[in-house]
Amino acid sequence: MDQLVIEGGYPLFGEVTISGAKNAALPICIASILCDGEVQLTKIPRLRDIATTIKLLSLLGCSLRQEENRVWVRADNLVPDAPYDLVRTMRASVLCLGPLLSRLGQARVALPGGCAIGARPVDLHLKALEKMGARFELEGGDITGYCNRLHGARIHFDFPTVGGTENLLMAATLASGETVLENAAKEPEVVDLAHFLIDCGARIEGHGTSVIRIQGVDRLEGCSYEVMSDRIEAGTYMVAAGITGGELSLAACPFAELEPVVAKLREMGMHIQEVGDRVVVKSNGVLECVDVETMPHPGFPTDMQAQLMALMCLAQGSGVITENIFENRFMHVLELVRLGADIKLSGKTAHIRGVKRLNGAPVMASDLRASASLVLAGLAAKGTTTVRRIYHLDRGYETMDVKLARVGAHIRREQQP
Ligand SMILES: CC(=O)N[C@H]1[C@@H](OP(=O)(O)OP(=O)(O)OC[C@H]2O[C@@H](n3ccc(=O)[nH]c3=O)[C@H](O)[C@@H]2O)O[C@H](CO)[C@@H](O)[C@@H]1O
Ligand SMILES: C=C(OP(=O)(O)O)C(=O)O
Repeated sequence: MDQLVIEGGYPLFGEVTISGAKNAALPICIASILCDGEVQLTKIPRLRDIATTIKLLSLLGCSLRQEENRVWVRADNLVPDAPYDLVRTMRASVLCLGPLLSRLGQARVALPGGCAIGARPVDLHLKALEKMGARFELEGGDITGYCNRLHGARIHFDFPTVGGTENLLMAATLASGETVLENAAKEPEVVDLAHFLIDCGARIEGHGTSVIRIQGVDRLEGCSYEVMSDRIEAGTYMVAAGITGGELSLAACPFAELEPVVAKLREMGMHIQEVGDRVVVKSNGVLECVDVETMPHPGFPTDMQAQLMALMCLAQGSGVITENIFENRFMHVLELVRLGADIKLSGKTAHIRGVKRLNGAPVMASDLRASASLVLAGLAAKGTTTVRRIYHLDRGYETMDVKLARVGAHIRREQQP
């Protein structure tokens, strides 16, 4: 197991190229199951979750080839089983449920179980697929689903679930008739998935709004598709510039999709500007705390909550962060406190009072974005911070240590003793 050792206090300067989005690449890779013929995907980030997805697709009978950031998928000999050993390491595996049902009329996918940030049930996915004609049983920890051809339905989500919307969007492309998804998720990654499916021949309207209409077609063809850039990775590097008082130029930055994040960072006092095809982000080191609530898109993303908290730990004044999406997404708080942060937790709110400095310490990563927030805090802390259990970080950030070192961070990866 690896750990990161960071010597803090060095402002970051230079250019960072943003990778393809994990949360778009995962559903798009899985959506290849729906296609006849070959799918060619580019800008696929090299991450642990992508390696898991490739393993999953290959267990499901796909033939795959991967070269650097390209993946070719052919769903020639599909089988309906997604085993627990894989699903437990990556919750997004549950996204193969809709496509398998749609393509094969059956699916057996292990129930993912909870994770560090919350219980994360999939009841809304199942309820919606039932409306399209699927029947489910839970047996030995596996969800077993059956259907004849899925049929169109009007589905109203109780909550705009990202994964639920993606699962249903995929399932509906090959169903008979029209499916309407109401209170659908509007996240840019859902839109990217819809664009991919449309390129494969799907008939979809309204993606990016809360009502998505899908007219089922008989087959989808393979296509070539480039995955969108990762808005959460870009937001994380924006915070890296801010917390170290440096200046970063972000290439391939999905600026339009970052509006809620950019708005908060500007409110804190950061300078963020589009310059040609780059986004230049800087801070003179004096920032103010703000109040933030996480919300479904276009609200402030929960996946940036931990990173923003790290930034607020060193800003002036005090602010409140309210986490509305996941019931347990504050695992980073006690670790930030180990570095000297002043944070009081009360239910779903964290009260942060900025401190003059953080001091390096050994800390433990508990989930993906918590890990990122600890790395960010370590970049600004005085002395040495060791972030343990960074396999969480490797699940979702492409070579973060290498990218940071290139712009002046004193960071090294070593084996955890
Ligand atoms: C791979 C991927 O894209 N992951 C993202 C996706 O996760 P994910 O798709 O799991 O997130 P959802 O939008 O589905 O979940 C949001 C909330 O709804 C609840 N819920 C969800 C489904 C359901 O059937 N029942 C239910 O109660 C969840 O427990 C959670 O509290 O969107 C989240 C919210 O933007 C992000 O933080 C994750 O990074
Ligand atoms: C929570 C996240 O991912 P996942 O849904 O894959 O756990 C994330 O990307 O921050």
